Amino acid sequence: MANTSEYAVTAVLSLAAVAGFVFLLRCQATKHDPREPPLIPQPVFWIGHLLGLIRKGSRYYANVSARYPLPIYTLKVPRSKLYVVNSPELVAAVERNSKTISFAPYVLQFAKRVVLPSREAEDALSQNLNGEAGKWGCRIETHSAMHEAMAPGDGLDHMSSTMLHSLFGLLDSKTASTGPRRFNLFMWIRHIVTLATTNAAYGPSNPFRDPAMEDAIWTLNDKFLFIAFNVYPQLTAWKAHRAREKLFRGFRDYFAVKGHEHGSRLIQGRYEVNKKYVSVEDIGRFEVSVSIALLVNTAPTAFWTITSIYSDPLLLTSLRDKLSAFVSASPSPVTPNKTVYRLDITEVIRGCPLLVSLVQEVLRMQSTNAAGRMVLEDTLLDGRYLLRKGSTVLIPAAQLHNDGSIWGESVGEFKPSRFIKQAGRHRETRIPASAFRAFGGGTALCPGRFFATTEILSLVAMLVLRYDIAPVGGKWNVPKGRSHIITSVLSPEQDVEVTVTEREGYEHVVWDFVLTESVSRPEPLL
Ligand code: HEM
Repeated sequence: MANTSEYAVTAVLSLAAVAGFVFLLRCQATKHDPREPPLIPQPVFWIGHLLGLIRKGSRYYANVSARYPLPIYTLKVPRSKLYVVNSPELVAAVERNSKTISFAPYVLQFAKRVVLPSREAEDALSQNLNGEAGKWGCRIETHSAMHEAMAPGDGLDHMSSTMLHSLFGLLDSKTASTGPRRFNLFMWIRHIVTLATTNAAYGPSNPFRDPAMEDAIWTLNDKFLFIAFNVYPQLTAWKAHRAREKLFRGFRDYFAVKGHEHGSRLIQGRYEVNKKYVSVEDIGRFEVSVSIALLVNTAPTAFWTITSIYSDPLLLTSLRDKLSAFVSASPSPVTPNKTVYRLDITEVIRGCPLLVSLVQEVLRMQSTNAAGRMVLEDTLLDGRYLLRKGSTVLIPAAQLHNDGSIWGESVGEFKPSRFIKQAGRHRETRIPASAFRAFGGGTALCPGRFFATTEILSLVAMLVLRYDIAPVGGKWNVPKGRSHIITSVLSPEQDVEVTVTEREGYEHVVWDFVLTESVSRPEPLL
């Protein structure tokens, strides 16, 4: 019932938005300069592209690009222009111009609509937003603090080790050798990722230990579209609104008891910057955006990786063989007749390219983000294309990831070994790094990429070595992916019910998973 009314409200709002846009369009038509990227004709008078985008989301770019295979093109939408970039060379050119083609305005928009900062906090965030006046200001300093905390080094080592420890505990308690357990796989993975990630980020006072916080973050994620409209959210998006209020309270209490003092360097670093500029109430509100970033892409990526392995017996066997080579066995010092099997995840990341490549291939196939940049000044891109101030640049990952001229004939196939570096590969056949956009790029490149990948690889290694996972009913029906407004990775359309059983022959094993240091993988192994 609530869903129906929320959908109805959204439909009315969408129509009102379209009608408003049409009106504005009549008032202000923008001329197209011949130096701008080629203009794609509207399929329906005035608002065809807008309707296409509303109906198809990021799949619309694939439809247009199939009909107009251009390196860059323009879609006119009311009052603005979208420049859609499809070639790796032009993607690299966009990222080189980050002073005039910038991601930063989106950070401000996101904050205003989603975390509802006070007027003072909004002003603080707006100041020197793009770093034009130097390396100071709430946004610029927070950006550096996050990249610093999540680059390989002590901060990331500590965060990743806590994550590993939590993963181990969660898997153990859920599947202890009491026979098979049944789970909805995506829900199960989402729960494990939520707790392991937030334990690592927030430390012993992790507010997500309260199951209501876990519910709240995923309700906010699921209903994000309604919140993003930000029109009387108490009425039009009440579920998401209530979830968001719960998250605000949870984080306010966390900072009030100084929980961050025992949290990760990521959270401490952000707090140290934010407290110079905004109130503790606002720090709690800003934290909602970080918890979204921490979770919403890792969970589906882990799901696709795990289903791709377990639904392919040859791949599962091959990974088990490769991972076993990294396991060292020794008699248990505490329990007679038991053997300790030790696996260092650092060694796996450094020495098992198949597993690292597999996660990248999952990201290649399942990425759905269309990284957005705002044109702040007229810019001549690559000395060729004029991009007009006030327009939007979009880089649809799926388009680049599915381009046969970049990835070769096998572009449509899922090839786990695709990203393994091939010695002696000719320079001309090498894939440019800017063609892989799972984590975005340039100054907006995702700071969480090393942590997220380590988490997915750790979860996969633990599962593959310890457990059999089988679909209830015996046959794997890997669901299709569906895009979602906030995630960069497709979510499964349906869940898969599975049984999880401890592998036979490992009853006398005590497992020990460690991570000696964090590794800067995966930069694409291309
Ligand atoms: C598989 C997991 C993840 C994927 C696929 C992913 C993907 C992305 C993408 C596509 C972007 C936009 C980049 C651009 O526009 O060029 C981004 C940005 C960002 N990501 Fe991630 N991400 C993941 C995990 C994480 C984690 C664990 C964190 C932890 C903090 C995180 C924090 C961020 C932040 C803060 C930004 C904005 C960067 C900025 O403001 O410059 N992400 N991510």
